[in-house]
Amino acid sequence: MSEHQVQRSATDFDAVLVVSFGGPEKREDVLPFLENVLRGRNVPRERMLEVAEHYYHFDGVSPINEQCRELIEALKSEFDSSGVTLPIYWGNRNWNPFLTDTIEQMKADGVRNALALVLSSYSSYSGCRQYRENVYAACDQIDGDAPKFGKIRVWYNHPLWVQANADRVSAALDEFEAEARESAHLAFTAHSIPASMAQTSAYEQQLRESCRLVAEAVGVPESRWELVFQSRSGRPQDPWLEPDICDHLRSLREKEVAYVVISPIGFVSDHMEVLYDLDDEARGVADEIGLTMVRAKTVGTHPDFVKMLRELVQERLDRDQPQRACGQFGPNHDVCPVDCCAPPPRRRPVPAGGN
Ligand SMILES: CC1=C(CCC(=O)O)c2cc3nc(cc4[nH]c(cc5[nH]c(cc1n2)c(C)c5CCC(=O)O)c(CCC(=O)O)c4C)C(CCC(=O)O)=C3C
Ligand SMILES: [Fe+2]
Repeated sequence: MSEHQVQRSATDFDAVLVVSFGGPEKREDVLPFLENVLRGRNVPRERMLEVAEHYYHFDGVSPINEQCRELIEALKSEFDSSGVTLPIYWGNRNWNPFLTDTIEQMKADGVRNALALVLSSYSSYSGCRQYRENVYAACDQIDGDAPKFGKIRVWYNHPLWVQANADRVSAALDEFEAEARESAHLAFTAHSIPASMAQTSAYEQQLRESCRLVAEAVGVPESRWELVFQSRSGRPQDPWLEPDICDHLRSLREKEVAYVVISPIGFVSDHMEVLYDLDDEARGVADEIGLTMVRAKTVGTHPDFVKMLRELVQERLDRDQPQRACGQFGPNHDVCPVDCCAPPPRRRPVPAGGN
């Protein structure tokens, strides 16, 4: 039997750990939060100070933590009404509640074998491996035996993910008159990542598949949707995934497109990257060039999304539960292979003659 099958049949999980990015909830926390995010990363300080302004614009409060609390409440009710009895914990990579504190608490409560539910729908170093590293780093700090962790698979092609997003996009398209709706373009956005990071994961391929499935579900033909990127960070000389949403809006306008729906399919809630980079920046560009733009909501606590998360937990508790997936790729792995979402190679200047 392969390792994969062995892990697939494990059903003795005793808790769920929701794992998220985290965000500041007051002004004084903005810079320490950003320092956590960017520690050891190749991102210039000017970029950090610029992003700090995005947070100050909202008085230093990122909505992401509140959105996590709401999702966890919804998931608890969903568990209750479907007989799932596992307790739900919550820990973040970059801000309170930190993974280290939560895992400490889990250990104190006697948790031995938990399922990490990472709130990231696609595979990439940032969205998969880095979270696994964070969980294991937190476990390393525990005295004695830390709980063990499995990870919920990425759900980019789960029928309920597609349905929940299709529902959000339909609601956005419905804001247009019938005629506008027929000619409107649909721009899906995801967080840009360095091209070197994109090469070590299926990020782009999975995103494209999600977009294709959602577009199909809402009846937008291939000629009228595109996958584009937002929130580029890093150094200007390093290649990141493109095109950027703002450049894309300009090129749509050049092609005489008048209506666009932006669907941030790369994210699960309307957090800071959505509120600032789309509702402020991209909207500014759309207004300036005379493009009518509606921003579709992210799934948030959409009932189909919550139901999907419950199904993804159940399929790990009971090996007879089907693993649902639609489109061309099938369900993603439950257990990441060793090279899954490898960190991008670090390119540092080396002295002549060195290696
Ligand atoms: C793939 C991906 C996701 C989706 C998967 C997932 O959800 O994890 C994501 C989500 C998020 N990204 C977020 C915020 C930030 N991301 C940054 C920087 C970066 N993101 C990256 C990638 C991703 N990011 C990368 C490659 C960097 C460069 C630095 C590095 O190599 O790590 C920076 C630093 C400043 C900047 O340069 O923009 C901030 C503040 C927030 C929270 C918003 C809030 O507070 O409400 C969320 C949910
Ligand atoms: Fe990010």
